[in-house]
Amino acid sequence: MTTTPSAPDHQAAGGEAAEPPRIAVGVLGARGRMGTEVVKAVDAADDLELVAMVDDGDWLFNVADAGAQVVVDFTRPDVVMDNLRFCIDQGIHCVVGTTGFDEQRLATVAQWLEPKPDVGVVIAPNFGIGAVLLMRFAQEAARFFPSTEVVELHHPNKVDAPSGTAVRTARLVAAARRSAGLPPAPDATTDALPGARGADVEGIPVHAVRLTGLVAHQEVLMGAAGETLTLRHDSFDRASFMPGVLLAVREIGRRPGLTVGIESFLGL
Ligand SMILES: NC(=O)C1=CN([C@@H]2O[C@H](COP(=O)(O)OP(=O)(O)OC[C@H]3O[C@@H](n4cnc5c(N)ncnc54)[C@H](OP(=O)(O)O)[C@@H]3O)[C@@H](O)[C@H]2O)C=CC1
Ligand SMILES: O=C(O)C1=N[C@H](C(=O)O)C[C@H](O)C1
Repeated sequence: MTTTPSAPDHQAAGGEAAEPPRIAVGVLGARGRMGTEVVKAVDAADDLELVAMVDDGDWLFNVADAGAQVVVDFTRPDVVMDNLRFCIDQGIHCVVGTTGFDEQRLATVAQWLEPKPDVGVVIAPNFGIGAVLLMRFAQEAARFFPSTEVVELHHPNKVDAPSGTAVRTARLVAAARRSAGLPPAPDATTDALPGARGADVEGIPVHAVRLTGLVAHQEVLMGAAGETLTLRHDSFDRASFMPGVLLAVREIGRRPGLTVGIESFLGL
């Protein structure tokens, strides 16, 4: 793989304006479902240069040796923290789509960033623009409905449940309900098989479906007297995540510190 991007050169010989230097990008989890798509998207972008592809068993140092300025991580919840620690120590900006980040993990990453004030890390449970908007709409609508439940539906190869997106959606909805002073949602269930009412995320039931043929889908169901509101988002193809990933790759060098979600990159 090629190495460090060329040094800035604003004026080429002969007075013609030179192209701005390309951002050197390394991909972690490069042979996975998302990593494969990211590699294609970075390769196709004129302003980005793919300098390293690392997967399970490869040497993580490759990204530093190759001069990566930004690393994109779509690996696994059990390895992503080690990857982040290494990249932050190396002064490499990180765009992270891997799931599994709770408050404790986020606090740890923020702590690692303290001695590296120029380094940016964005951790986004979902890079799909539609999914980000669904989360925002759910947050806005939550205070008007006594009941809210989340249903996420994914391909059967997904290792974590519920999805990172569903957990974040539920937390945002729960926070909006708390701010509005809503009581717990009505639910008379006293007798249930384990799991029948889903996972409890801050009082919001979250149900996970795994089905051959699906990619990534989510519904937020809200109910009030005599009406329901259903918000639904579907990622039919992993290409749906790429505009958000590329936006984050281009932005993260200007966003030192820890950012959660790409909402602020989208002006939301
Ligand atoms: N934020 C978002 O928008 C999205 C997030 N995701 C999340 O991204 C993550 C990856 O999803 P997906 O691509 O479907 O999963 P895959 O299992 O297809 O890809 C993960 C890849 O990472 C590899 N890997 C494992 N350990 C390491 C390591 N230490 N260093 C480098 N690579 C490693 C895996 O290898 P091996 O198979 O050998 O373990 C695999 O090739 C999940 O957490 C998923 O939830 C997914 C889609 C969108
Ligand atoms: O594993 C997946 O596929 C996805 N993971 C993310 C999540 O857990 O929210 C994002 C999207 O749902 C696809």
